[in-house]
Amino acid sequence: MTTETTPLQRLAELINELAVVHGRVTLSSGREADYYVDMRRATLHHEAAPLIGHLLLDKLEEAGFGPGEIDAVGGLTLGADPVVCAVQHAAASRGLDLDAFLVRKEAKGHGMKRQVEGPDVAGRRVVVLEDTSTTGGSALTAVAAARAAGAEVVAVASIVDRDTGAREAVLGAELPYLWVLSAADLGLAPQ
Ligand SMILES: O=P(O)(O)OC[C@H]1O[C@H](OP(=O)(O)OP(=O)(O)O)[C@H](O)[C@@H]1O
Ligand SMILES: O=C(O)c1cc(=O)[nH]c(=O)[nH]1
Repeated sequence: MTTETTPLQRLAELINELAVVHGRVTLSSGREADYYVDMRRATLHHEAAPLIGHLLLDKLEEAGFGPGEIDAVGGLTLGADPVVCAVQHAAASRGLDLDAFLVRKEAKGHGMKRQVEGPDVAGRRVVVLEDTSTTGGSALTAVAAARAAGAEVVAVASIVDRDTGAREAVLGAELPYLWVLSAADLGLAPQ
């Protein structure tokens, strides 16, 4: 009997093959770790990107945050950019309407001077997405910017959760936190 690889198993394989880099590294938060999950190598990969879009969309739908319940997904540039687009395109492939927004690290100094780019999020229900979460600080920066732009943020979701405080930080901000794969799912110790 052959057992078929599930999309989730395939995504875990691809992230391990493409994105997990072992070695001492400084993280965004200034912490140090013995591995890095260089998610851009997966989120911009031809096979991994659509899997990410569909698996995150499934995760949102299961938790009651699917395109019927929310208006848009967005996140902090750069890591979240391809994730947001993958989920939007996965929704579109299912005939579902879902807008997207990208949060600049700082408001642009010219033009419209916006920090949150895309169709207006004011008064709309949105989910903040991440590629990887360590402390959750980047996700919460995006939450604050989306709120400042008038959005109602209803949840945060990440592809890979390193199990190092992001869950607690997001739950502490009184938002549901979802993730597709944990460090343990990738055979990694939390750090
Ligand atoms: O949970 P945190 O402690 O915030 O760490 C996770 C963040 O770190 C990485 O982004 P980075 O800050 O390296 O910037 P980039 O997205 O511009 O590459 C990653 O894409 C997440 O956004
Ligand atoms: O904390 C981070 O900066 C971080 C960790 C990680 O594994 N991958 C990543 O892109 N950022």
